[in-house]
Amino acid sequence: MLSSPNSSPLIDVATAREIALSQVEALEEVRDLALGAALGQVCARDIAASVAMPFFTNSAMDGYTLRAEDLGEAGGLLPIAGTIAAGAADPQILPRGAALRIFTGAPLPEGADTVVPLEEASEAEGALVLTSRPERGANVRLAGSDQPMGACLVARGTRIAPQHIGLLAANGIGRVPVVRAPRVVVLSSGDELAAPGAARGHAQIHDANRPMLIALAEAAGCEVIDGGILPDEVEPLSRRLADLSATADLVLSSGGVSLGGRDPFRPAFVAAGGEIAGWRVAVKPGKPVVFGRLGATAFTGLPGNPMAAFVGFHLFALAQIARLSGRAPTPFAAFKARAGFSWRHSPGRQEVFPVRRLGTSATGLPVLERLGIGVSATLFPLAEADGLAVIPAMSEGVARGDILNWHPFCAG
Ligand SMILES: Nc1nc2c(c(=O)[nH]1)N[C@H]1C(S)=C(S)[C@@H](COP(=O)(O)OP(=O)(O)OC[C@H]3O[C@@H](n4cnc5c(N)ncnc54)[C@H](O)[C@@H]3O)O[C@H]1N2
Ligand code: MOO
Repeated sequence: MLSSPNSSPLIDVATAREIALSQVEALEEVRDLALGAALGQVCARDIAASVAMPFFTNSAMDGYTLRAEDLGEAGGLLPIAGTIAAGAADPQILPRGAALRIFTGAPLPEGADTVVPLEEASEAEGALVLTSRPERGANVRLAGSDQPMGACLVARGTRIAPQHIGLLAANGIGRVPVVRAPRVVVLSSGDELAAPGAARGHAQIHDANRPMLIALAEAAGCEVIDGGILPDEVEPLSRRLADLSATADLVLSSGGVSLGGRDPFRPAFVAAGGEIAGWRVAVKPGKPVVFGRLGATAFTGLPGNPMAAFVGFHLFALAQIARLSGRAPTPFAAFKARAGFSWRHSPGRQEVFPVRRLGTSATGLPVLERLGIGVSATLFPLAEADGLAVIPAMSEGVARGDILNWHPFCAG
């Protein structure tokens, strides 16, 4: 731990993540959802294939199907005995010494073992003319060759993505057991805050954090309840926090967690009966973040500076949401990249900053441009970023070409 004057020591980021995680437990409630509603939800049980795939042996190409051994006998010319389309109702039989026209996905007729694509064949006087001799078994998708019966299609704890929906649909599965989505309340605290377009006078600003945190929590698969804007006063805030503990798994607030006399989050939380488990982390931005629990509800008080709220969400709230929904929390900034910039850094706090990928280094690593100048009160540079990068707490700086830990937004 590092010490800081006039306040408690700073908690290192790894310990703070552990504290954040220890405020939540995996939800046990399971919901049975229609496949189309399951996107982004977390699979509650391993889903096993009740069939092998493909269901039946079929053609991988539009072309002609034949028996490879017939080619030798017929000297490469086979009479065409008919056509099989995808979805053909009745099973067909390939007559000896003949070929059938076949379309991609159509069932191979009994006796056939090979498909020749259209590009490698032509028809002359009702017979098939081949430009080369096909390999036996070419362009045939054998029953069961993609996926064995009993295979795990989607494992418990997987966040359901479009490809899982496709695979489950292909297997004829129309409903999925999912962990109930974590219920997250998002609220803002601050007398200066106003709804979009409503900021008046010289000292009001628009509430940016609440819409942003709501969007982040929804993108992470949560059911989000908008907790509104609360004044910077201990008593109403305390009453509201106490009420919320009965309705949510996690309360995410922003603002009012720092040191000033009008930073009411901690006193309000304690007055509501909450227990503070950790406050102030060695990270920039995001230092005054506070973790606690009130009844069965976890409370994560993010700082008011919007960039600090955004970083705090990625470092701590995302991990809490993952644990609530029964997933292993993904490590933050687990990817390597090279700095396309140089920067002096004051040792003390791990620094997280917006970056944009410029290209690829000679060794194949992404090269990152740093955006902004480390001001946590603005989201302007972040909106151009495609990820966040990290400088370790005790680093004295970064030179062009140094390796950095990187968190592309596509990683979650
Ligand atoms: N004496 C000290 N002052 C401050 C310290 C410190 O250690 N000692 N820490 C600074 C750091 S670092 C941060 S981060 C901020 C965080 O403070 P709070 O969480 O108490 O946040 P507020 O004071 O309420 O607001 C800070 C800043 O952010 C704006 N804000 C707040 N909520 C929103 C919102 N929903 N949307 C947009 N902007 C918001 C607010 O207007 C302030 O400008 O404290 C430093 N001070
Ligand atoms: O931690 Mo504060 O977030 O530097 O601005």
